[in-house]
Amino acid sequence: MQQIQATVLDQELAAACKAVRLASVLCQQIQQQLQAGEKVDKEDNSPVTIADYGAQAVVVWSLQQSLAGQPFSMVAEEDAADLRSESGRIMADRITEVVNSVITAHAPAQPLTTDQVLDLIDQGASEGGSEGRHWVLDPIDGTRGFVGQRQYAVCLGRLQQGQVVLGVLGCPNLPQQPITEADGLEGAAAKVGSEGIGCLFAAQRGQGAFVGPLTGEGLPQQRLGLDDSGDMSAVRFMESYEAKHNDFSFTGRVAKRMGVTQAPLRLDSQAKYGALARGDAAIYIRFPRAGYREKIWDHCAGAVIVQEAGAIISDAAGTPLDFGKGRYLDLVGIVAAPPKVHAALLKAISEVPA
Ligand SMILES: Nc1ncnc2c1ncn2[C@@H]1O[C@H](COP(=O)(O)O)[C@@H](OP(=O)(O)O)[C@H]1O
Ligand SMILES: [Mg+2]
Ligand SMILES: [Mg+2]
Ligand SMILES: [Mg+2]
Repeated sequence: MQQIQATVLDQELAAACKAVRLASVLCQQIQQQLQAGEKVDKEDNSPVTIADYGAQAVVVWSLQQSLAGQPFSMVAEEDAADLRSESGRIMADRITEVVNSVITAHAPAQPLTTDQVLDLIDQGASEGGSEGRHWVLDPIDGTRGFVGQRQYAVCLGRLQQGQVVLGVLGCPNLPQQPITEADGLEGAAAKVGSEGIGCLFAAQRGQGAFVGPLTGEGLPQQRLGLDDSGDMSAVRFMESYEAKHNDFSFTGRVAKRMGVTQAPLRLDSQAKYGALARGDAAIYIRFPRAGYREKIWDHCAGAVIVQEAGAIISDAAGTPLDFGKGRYLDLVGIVAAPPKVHAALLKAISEVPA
């Protein structure tokens, strides 16, 4: 039984890596057009939304090609409702164009019709939950980073009975070399399309976390393992680039309380989880404004990757994240770090007034 389970997960991990790579190609193409100033009308057919929708269609298409005949359930960020309206038609056709340009160039495939592309996007409408098996997709996490030529990630996870059993992160703008303090506060921004940029992270529960170049084929090969010395002088906080997504004043006070002297690293998207898994910074911290509801697709893939690299991820009270409650996480704060640092972080959070 265990043998069969391992085989299914191996197949799914390979399929997930392939799907994330293909969607990343679509995102890179559109981000480069944005960089060249080839934006289409924002109100009407915004290229950002085109990339989000297009990446979702490509991931679903690719998974269904690789795992043909298997039951398919996915919780994904986007849906095609707006694209099905009269005013969404132009955008739907643009999305179909970009999806076809990627799947016909990089995978041997017949072009899809617009209706087929919209149906692919709507395959992400599952509610997830604690039963059964569900894919969890954020086709572009960090849309603001994507538009701003900074970091973003294609994030694909897999839930089984409410547990994350595998995760893959495509980070097209993340340098393959660690981001150091010398890279500055926002580390490694705006290096779109350069040499040595683009990482694929993948993890399977109980089997470790791996990283490799985003280009190429197959599974990433370099195993990740975090140092847990607990040396606070070497610790760096990592948080959102967007001030709206995180309370920098609170996290600054927590850092001070811990005796952290290094400036924080501020990156968009789950690229932060990848960077944490390889030790660029020891702490991921996120405290959105009260009332903000975290979505499972913003953390699912990243969570298993950092755990398999040796970190602990929890809410502000130390409770593990529960991905089996549907589309939302419903918690206060998210923190991830190697065990000793994580314990010191929870203590500092409990001691610093909100
Ligand atoms: N006010 C808010 N507080 C916290 N997170 C927010 C937010 N508004 C949007 N987000 C989420 O933050 C994600 C980006 O994460 P990060 O802050 O780590 O870059 C967004 O994902 P999308 O870009 O996929 O919509 C979105 O889901
Ligand atoms: Mg997101
Ligand atoms: Mg998104
Ligand atoms: Mg979004």
